[in-house]
Amino acid sequence: MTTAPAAPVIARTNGPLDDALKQLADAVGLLNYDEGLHHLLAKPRREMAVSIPLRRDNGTIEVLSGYRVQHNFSRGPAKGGLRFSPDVSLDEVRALAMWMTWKCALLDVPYGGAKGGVTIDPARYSSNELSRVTRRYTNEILPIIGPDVDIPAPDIGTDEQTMAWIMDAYSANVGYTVPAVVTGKPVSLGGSLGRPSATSRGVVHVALAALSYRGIAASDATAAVQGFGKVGAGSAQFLAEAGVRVVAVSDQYGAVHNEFGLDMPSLHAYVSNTGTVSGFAGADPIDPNELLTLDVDLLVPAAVESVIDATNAHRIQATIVVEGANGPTTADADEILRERGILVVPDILANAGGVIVSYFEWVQGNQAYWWTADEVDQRLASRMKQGWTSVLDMAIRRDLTLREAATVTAVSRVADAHLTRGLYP
Ligand SMILES: NC(=O)c1ccc[n+]([C@@H]2O[C@H](COP(=O)([O-])OP(=O)(O)OC[C@H]3O[C@@H](n4cnc5c(N)ncnc54)[C@H](O)[C@@H]3O)[C@@H](O)[C@H]2O)c1
Ligand SMILES: N[C@@H](CCC(=O)O)C(=O)O
Repeated sequence: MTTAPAAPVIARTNGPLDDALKQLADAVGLLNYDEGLHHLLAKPRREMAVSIPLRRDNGTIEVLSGYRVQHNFSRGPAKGGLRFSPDVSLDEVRALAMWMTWKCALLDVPYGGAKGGVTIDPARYSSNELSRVTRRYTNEILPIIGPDVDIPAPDIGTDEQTMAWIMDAYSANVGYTVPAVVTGKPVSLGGSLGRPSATSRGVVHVALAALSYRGIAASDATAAVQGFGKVGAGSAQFLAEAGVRVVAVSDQYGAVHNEFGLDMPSLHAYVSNTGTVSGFAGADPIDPNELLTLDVDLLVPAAVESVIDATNAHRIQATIVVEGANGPTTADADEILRERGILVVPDILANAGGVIVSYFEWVQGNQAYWWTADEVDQRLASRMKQGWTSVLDMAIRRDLTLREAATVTAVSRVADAHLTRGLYP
């Protein structure tokens, strides 16, 4: 009798999904889980792919592709951002949804994980067009979202305004106003103070903890930040406020460098006037790829996935990499950085500040009292420091990387929830 070869747990692709599946496989190996449980954790629970017809302002019609993937909801409603980017694909959204599941479990936020995306370059569309795209996308995914089902939030290319449009479209459909269907809303619609800066503040809390762990005083440290959007710009600003010398920042259009430290207030003024960091006065333009390999203590990739890969990981000079973005380090690069002794603070810990304050927003919507910005920041700081300490303790105790410790912790919590609830017999 011949034995059929074991089926792969889930088909491998190239790109972020491959990296996410490799991280899960490593955790499953460390946890000694069987193949069935591995399958259960690897497969998204629900996926939706939709077409979004758009009449452009000039009268022409385009049909865009959109997705919502709910990787897991064993610990609570699915939760995760909505991305507008030309690079969005179903596989990318699957990877991002899986990372959301681990992130919420690691920080003990009572949600599962989800992500949405529309394949669109928002810079090429008017605000009216983006409103129509968002409302149509919301109508299409309406059957699978809701305040206790799946709660979108901002991600690349989306913001508070996008969340307001989703809330409006959802509410118009159900016939009453439902603020809790999204987080990251404007404060005027029930958003939380401190949500816009939460991810970057969280990045900086763990970055400062990692510097201290490596015996580097913030006032002696240098940093480079890739990406100058909602996460990157705040990270650069809060690092500078903590005394770190931020010597380089970049966006998709270019990068700037000043070995004596960039002047953050001027940089902000420059960015808000032009929308790009290129050509910032008082700093020299550099090749954006060079930013990743600068001789700095701290590197914060805060843009897109897979920017640190096998081609440049050997040249990274930073002592510490703090992953502001989701999935910026490929699995191959992760191994190279580990061998080279570079401390990588993984995305599911480093950038969890956003979803932590999203949870605060969701909870505050149901109570009469709204926390002040200081109260939000303090609660966030305490959650992030607790997350850092528990991941570091486990990594030391079990001789794991921070990513392995974080993923093992998260995966075991999700598996426990699955098994405690019980499988359908
Ligand atoms: N917004 C949040 O609450 C949040 C929370 C956790 C994680 N994240 C993750 O952080 C990352 C950034 O998200 P964001 O919300 O800041 O998006 P954003 O759209 O506000 O900004 C993205 C920035 O990245 C830049 N960029 C894009 N491609 C680049 C490249 N190849 N090189 C350099 N810069 C590039 C853009 O120019 C822009 O400055 C994403 O991985 C996102 O998933 C976001
Ligand atoms: N998009 C963010 C925020 C998700 C949320 O607040 O739900 C992330 O990747 O964590």
